[in-house]
Amino acid sequence: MVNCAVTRASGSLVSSRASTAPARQQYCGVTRPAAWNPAPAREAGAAASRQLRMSVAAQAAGNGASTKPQRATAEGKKAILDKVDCFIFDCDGVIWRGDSVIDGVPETLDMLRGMGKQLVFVTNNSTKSRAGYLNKFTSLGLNVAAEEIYSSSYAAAAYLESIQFPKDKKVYVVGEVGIQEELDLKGISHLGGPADADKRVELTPGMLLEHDHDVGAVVVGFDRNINYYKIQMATLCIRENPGCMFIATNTDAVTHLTDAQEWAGNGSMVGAIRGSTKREPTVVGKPAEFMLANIADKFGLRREQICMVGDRLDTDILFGKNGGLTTMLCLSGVTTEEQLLSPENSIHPDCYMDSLAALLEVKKEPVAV
Ligand SMILES: O=C(CO)[C@H](O)[C@H](O)COP(=O)(O)O
Repeated sequence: MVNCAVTRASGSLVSSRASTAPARQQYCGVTRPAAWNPAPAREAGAAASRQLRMSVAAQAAGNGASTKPQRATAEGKKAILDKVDCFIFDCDGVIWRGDSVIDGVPETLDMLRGMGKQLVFVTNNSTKSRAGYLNKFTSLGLNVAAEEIYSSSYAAAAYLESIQFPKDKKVYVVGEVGIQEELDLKGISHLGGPADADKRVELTPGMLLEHDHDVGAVVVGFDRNINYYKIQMATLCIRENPGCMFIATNTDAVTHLTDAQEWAGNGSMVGAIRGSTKREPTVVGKPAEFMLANIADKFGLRREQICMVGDRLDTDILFGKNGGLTTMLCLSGVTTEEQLLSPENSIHPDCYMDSLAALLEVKKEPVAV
């Protein structure tokens, strides 16, 4: 049985091999590129974040420093717009809910672009590739460029590339077409995914499911057609293939698949494989650091120039806080004001608003940018 020690780094889970079997050490020991090592940046980022949080919260409140999350005031919003050059937006719950654009979002994005802000759209939903999301943005009438989109499907492929996933190994996908499309773009062989959607297991006496011994990683993303065959296949690969990695695009508990209610998220799919393997996954989506390092590098931004806008405390806001970013919570998604302000919640954004459209208020008065 595979034996990986797990260490938590910057909100992400990174597996480090503690196996006694030398053959298993070939590629399960995750070697992170220097730029990706979050430790020094995290310490500096945390200090900057603390300082920034105090100043922005004080501005947002219009009074002295406060530890309680503050509803953003006009003054607070202006202070953030003055300070920040790049906004990273979560998608589901901030830009759209299901397939409906949230009121006022197009106008707010136009306003921010007009101010010269860099906009980046980050989603933990792995069902689509970046190209798939570009189509979604376009079909919703939102003018977004391909290079402004980061999906957790892309993060999974980029992560495997970053650790030099061996060319002769394959990925077993529990997930949808988004992960497959991104793996294809990186030239990484894969199996599973939609092709296994209709597979059924007949548990007749002596039944044994054969699995592919060349699978070196199992990637688990949101999968509306998850079934027992896929769970068993992922389990066999992780438990029986030496060094096989377990990668999760995200572990979100719930998601807004429809406007009407919250639906079980990828956390439920990851949980099934975690349960059968007793292994912790390497998480590549929010709140892991991987995408943030990539975005900051790509646009040449310092973290204090970036504001993370999200609707979820344990992914979006934690992602921003771990990374030393300014953080803004929108109540247009999964988090209610009551949950945010509850004494049980310890993840506090710098400020919060009903929705992104609340930023339009700054249009009423000229803002120096
Ligand atoms: O994949 C998911 C389902 O588990 C996510 O919960 C969800 O869709 C997250 O999207 P976003 O990061 O845009 O809020």
